[in-house]
Amino acid sequence: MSPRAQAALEPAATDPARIRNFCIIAHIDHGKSTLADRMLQLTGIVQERDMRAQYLDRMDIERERGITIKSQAVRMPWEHSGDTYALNMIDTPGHVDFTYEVSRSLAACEGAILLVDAAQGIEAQTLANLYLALENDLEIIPVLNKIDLPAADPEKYAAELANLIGGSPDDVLRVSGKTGMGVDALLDRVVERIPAPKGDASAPARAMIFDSVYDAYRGVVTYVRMVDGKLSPRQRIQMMSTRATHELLEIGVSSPEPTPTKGLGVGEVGYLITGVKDVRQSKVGDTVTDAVKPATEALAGYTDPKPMVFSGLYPIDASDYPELREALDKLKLSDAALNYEPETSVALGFGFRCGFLGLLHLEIVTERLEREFGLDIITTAPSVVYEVTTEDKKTVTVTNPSEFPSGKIDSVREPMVRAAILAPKDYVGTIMELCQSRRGTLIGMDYLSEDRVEIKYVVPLGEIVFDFFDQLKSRTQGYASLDYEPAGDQEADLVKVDILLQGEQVDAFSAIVHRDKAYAYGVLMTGRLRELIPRQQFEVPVQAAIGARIIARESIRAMRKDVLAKCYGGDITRKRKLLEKQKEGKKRMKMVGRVEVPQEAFIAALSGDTERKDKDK
Ligand SMILES: Nc1nc2c(ncn2[C@@H]2O[C@H](COP(=O)(O)OP(=O)(O)OP(=O)(O)O)[C@@H](O)[C@H]2O)c(=O)[nH]1
Repeated sequence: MSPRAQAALEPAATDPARIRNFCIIAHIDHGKSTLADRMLQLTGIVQERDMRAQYLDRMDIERERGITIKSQAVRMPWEHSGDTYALNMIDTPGHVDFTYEVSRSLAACEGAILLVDAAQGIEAQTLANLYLALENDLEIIPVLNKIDLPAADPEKYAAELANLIGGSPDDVLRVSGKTGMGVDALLDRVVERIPAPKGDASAPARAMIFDSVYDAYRGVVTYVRMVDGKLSPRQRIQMMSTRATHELLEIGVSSPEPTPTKGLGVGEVGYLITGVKDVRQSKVGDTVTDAVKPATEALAGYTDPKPMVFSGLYPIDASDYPELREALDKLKLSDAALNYEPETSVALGFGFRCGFLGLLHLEIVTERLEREFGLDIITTAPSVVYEVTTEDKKTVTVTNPSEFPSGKIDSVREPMVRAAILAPKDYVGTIMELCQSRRGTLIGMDYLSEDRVEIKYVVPLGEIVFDFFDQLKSRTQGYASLDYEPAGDQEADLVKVDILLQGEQVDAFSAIVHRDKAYAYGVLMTGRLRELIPRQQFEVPVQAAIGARIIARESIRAMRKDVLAKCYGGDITRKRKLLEKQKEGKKRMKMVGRVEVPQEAFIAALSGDTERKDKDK
């Protein structure tokens, strides 16, 4: 890196006019991370030999799945017309569940690169992210990516893009994140088009926290965008929402490795370390100010993301419960959308009721708990938030089927979403069929170009959270894309189906479903449990019920499991050993009334794993 470029990276000395803050927004897989990699190389902050694919995707899960989950901010020098600029790029995730990450990043930028795959065109999240960027008044730079692909059709999609955001198709830049073609022109365009940040250098410091992560060695690392004033090492800072003060142990920029600096000035993006270990002290959306000369007014924060899907998380080994709590505390810091509170279940013991933004979010959280914290956990069937009004006009919010009121129900309201599905027009029939079967109501259809349609439906969220996306992908050979946003709630004929073992309710298996689907759920679950629960010394009925009415029934036949049968002779020590072993096994048993069930059976039934027929073990 040239000394001049190096100098441009030294913050606090940088004139805001020489700073550009931008993000890249795109539909999933349209190539943001690859483009970011090229920028890191082209600006010289990552050397060829250190380069690895998806440089900014730090989490193992991100690399394996090839998706970005967390936003990342990085500072790069760029020479343009004889001046050196500091470009702060924020890489954002594209999946629908992570929209809240995108919107936070957007608030830290003045402009956005709208990246579209030149072989695929505009997709559902292209639109969703574009609307978010426009709401934040960002300058949009439209770019077609992957023009090296033989299937790329830049002419067609440039027209589609120009049609969407206005302007001429010739204004749409063409790049390849893979070969690096056009990336320099794009960085020039960033300098020319995106406005420099504005702020008052002499005002008391104000910085917006847009992300914070827990680092095992350094404690909490807080990412901020400076709006006014300046922050320096050793300064005492104050969190405006809690008035808590801390000393700044380190301040710096990611370039892309953390690099300590002498401070951060107006418009800059960087990180702060205060040595704080408690994850809740550094809240995303809060304003950081100078403790000695505090600002009077906090910056407009973010609205807290609202969880849409709830599920119970239980440690498979009950003694892991404290570790699970600690792990959730740590994840919460880097994932503001995660919510949890303790809950207990007859079948599964002590655990947590957690709220997620969607199913992918749930999957990622459980996977991180397993990998990063080495915990084995089981999740109960996901549920959405229902408003249940009883006959005496009391309304209860239900996020867990076991909270469903038992008396007479007047009405149940369920959350709805406005879903936008983009697909080639040949698939319209099959998509409509799917939406209809999920109780959807068609609200409109738009042709984006001759062969691509945007189909809009209002669908219950509860119908989307299960396997809607998988179904949509398989019906359309992967061509359809989906985005959805909350659309209020609506009354529906919903019932709670309970699963009973010898007349005793097993809480983890209760579900709230539409009356038309209750029977199918009952048959499925009773069938699974019959397969998985070992025979007892008496017959055990497995029933599905709506209130007192039984809708499905199976039974587990009686069998006396005689562990001593194998001991023909009279060897007493051997008999004792076998009895000991049986006692060991019983410790892991859960009692539901008189029925002994190995926890594994519950776990297998919840995960749909009916293969395990370990009945006679
Ligand atoms: N041929 C070609 N392939 C590309 C180009 N850019 C990205 N790809 C490929 O497209 C796929 C997706 O790229 P990513 O950079 O991971 O996409 P992303 O938008 O960051 O994805 P998310 O982080 O999940 O939102 C990868 O397999 C890349 O190798 C390009 O310019 N040309």
